[in-house]
Amino acid sequence: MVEQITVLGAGSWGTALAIVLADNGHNVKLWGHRPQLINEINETRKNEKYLPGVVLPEKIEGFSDLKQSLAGARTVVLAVPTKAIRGVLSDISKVINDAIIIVHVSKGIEPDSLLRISEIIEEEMPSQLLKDVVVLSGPSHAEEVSQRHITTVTSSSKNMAAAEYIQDLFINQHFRVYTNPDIIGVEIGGALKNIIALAAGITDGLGYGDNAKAALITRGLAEIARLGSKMGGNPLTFSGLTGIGDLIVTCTSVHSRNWRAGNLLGKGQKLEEVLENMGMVVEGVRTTKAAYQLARKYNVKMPITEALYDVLFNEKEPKIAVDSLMARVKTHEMEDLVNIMENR
Ligand SMILES: NC(=O)C1=CN([C@@H]2O[C@H](COP(=O)(O)OP(=O)(O)OC[C@H]3O[C@@H](n4cnc5c(N)ncnc54)[C@H](O)[C@@H]3O)[C@@H](O)[C@H]2O)C=CC1
Ligand SMILES: O=C(CO)COP(=O)(O)O
Repeated sequence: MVEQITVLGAGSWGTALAIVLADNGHNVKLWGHRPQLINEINETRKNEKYLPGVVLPEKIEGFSDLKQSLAGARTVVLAVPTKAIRGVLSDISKVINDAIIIVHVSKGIEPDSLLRISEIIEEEMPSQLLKDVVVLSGPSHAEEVSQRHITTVTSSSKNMAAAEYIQDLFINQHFRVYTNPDIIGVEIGGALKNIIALAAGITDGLGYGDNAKAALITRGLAEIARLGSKMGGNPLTFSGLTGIGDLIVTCTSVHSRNWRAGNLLGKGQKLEEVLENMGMVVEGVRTTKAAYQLARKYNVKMPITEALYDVLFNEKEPKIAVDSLMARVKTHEMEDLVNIMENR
């Protein structure tokens, strides 16, 4: 069935997902807060800053007026950086009258509140305006999705009927969507992989090789699974698309902004300089702060996260941070994870 869907956020990911939905025959209203970008989208059928060279299907219509973009919407895809989510939700609730399904596609955790994005949505939206919350996550760089390269993601919700509804809206021959009821594991895996991608960028920037990257991916997965399981996620989710799948793509792809930011840090640039030059969101920086706080709250060992926290926020030299990781007390590979799984 053809639906009318509103996508909020005209950056790389919102635009790429708008293309998937338009390819599936849906009418897509794409909202962005910068009128100049929206004019460019409507007039040239392009979004050159975020997806250079990609031609947007006619079924995508750009809006810079939030109320107009949401008129008649039943399903709303929220594709703005984690930092912007509360503000956008507050604006949505002022201009809609009927309950909507919110599909969020952002990968982060809020520092201090330590809330996952679905929890922020439930907190911020009046309950009579919120039908369901679904998260769509997985190994999926916008640059490849917008060129219709094969991609797989996971749709998750407390309400499996809603997750399946979103699966049906997005799935096509090159964009395959699975479902998973474990929203905690899906959100934690998607957010925390950015921390490990920053670290992988740093070791690449320092000139370490593939062994170091494989170590970061697997030991990174161990700490994500330790924390995620303690927070109530299913340990199996971390071996799925939103866990190891997204870790692999983000730690190894040149498209990853987190990997690229880490790479520049490893090469000696300062954090402020890196973020200024990036021009796109690097979610892993704020998520490192949140994960560092979560590790303390849940009493979970997260040595890579802690080492990265020192590099980002305590001006520790990346090389010294790597050296101190390697000099840690010797340990059993599966120790903590086995305990956590046995205590579930
Ligand atoms: N780019 C990708 O390949 C993927 C990104 N994501 C996630 O999607 C989320 C959005 O990322 P991208 O689109 O990649 O970022 P981006 O940096 O490409 O675009 C972000 C967009 O949000 C807009 N924005 C910033 N602050 C805003 C505010 N206060 N109100 C409204 N709009 C605002 C920016 O103007 C920009 O258009 C992030 O959480 C990211 O982790 C998830 C999967 C893939
Ligand atoms: O989440 C992503 C791919 O799955 C995008 O990662 P980056 O934000 O590092 O580009």
